[in-house]
Amino acid sequence: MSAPSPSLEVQNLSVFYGPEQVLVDVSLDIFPQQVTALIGPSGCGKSTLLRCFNRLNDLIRGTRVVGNIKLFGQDILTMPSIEVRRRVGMVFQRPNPFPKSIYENIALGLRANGYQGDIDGCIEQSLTQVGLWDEVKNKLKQSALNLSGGQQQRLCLARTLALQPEVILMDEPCSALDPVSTLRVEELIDRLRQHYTIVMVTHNLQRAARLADMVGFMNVRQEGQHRLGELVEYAPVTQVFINPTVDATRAYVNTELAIAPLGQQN
Ligand SMILES: Nc1ncnc2c1ncn2[C@@H]1O[C@H](COP(=O)(O)OP(=O)(O)OP(=O)(O)O)[C@@H](O)[C@H]1O
Repeated sequence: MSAPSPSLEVQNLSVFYGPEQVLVDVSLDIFPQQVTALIGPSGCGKSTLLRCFNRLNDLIRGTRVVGNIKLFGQDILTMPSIEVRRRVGMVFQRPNPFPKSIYENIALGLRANGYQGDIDGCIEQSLTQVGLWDEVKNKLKQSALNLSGGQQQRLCLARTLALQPEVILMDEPCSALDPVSTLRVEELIDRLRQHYTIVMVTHNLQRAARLADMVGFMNVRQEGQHRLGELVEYAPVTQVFINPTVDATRAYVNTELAIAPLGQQN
């Protein structure tokens, strides 16, 4: 059986904030129906890399991205950014619903993208997908800000799913949530993998071990005054956690797990 085509092909990607280079020569292929987790110490460029996948770095003045990123074979660096952001959705660390009704949180994005179908039906479907429909169906006109943090995060995911993305990016999606909400969002991610490509940044190695198919370990290389982020090892989850091929990966994983052993992280 031939391997599936990658959803995202990243080749020789470097990122600069003004004169400072923060990512060096990152290459990796990310596959559909998989969760890919990016791990590594603070400041190694995980969020920067994630933001390249939906061109959010374009919004940061002075950012320069060099290299190639293809989304199902199409160059995303030359695609209209609105198309990239519809096809590659993103969920952030802190739930960020609009200060509007639950209904409008989803309807706004649909209208902005010229959706011509049944908006009510689409809202019901996406809220059902995230397990929120029964909880909110009688208060769709109420402010999304009245929902709990975990409900807000699922609403943000529903808002993303309503646009039928091909790839979903998640930057620490559970770190601001309580343990019960975390479990619900993790179960949701596990289910969503069947239909989407999911790329997730996490500091929580247990979360990566529970959810990821592939893991990318990123690290910082100090060169004089400069701190350069690089992708050190990219491999199936069991290899990264049990038998990494690079010493730096082993050192990071062992240190993190010594601080918070598997089974004791939330
Ligand atoms: N908007 C920005 N302008 C300038 N430098 C930035 C900007 N955003 C990030 N950086 C720098 O780029 C480097 C990588 O940051 P990034 O947030 O991508 O790392 P990270 O691995 O996601 O970190 P963390 O795990 O702490 O969230 C850091 O040195 C950071 O200070």
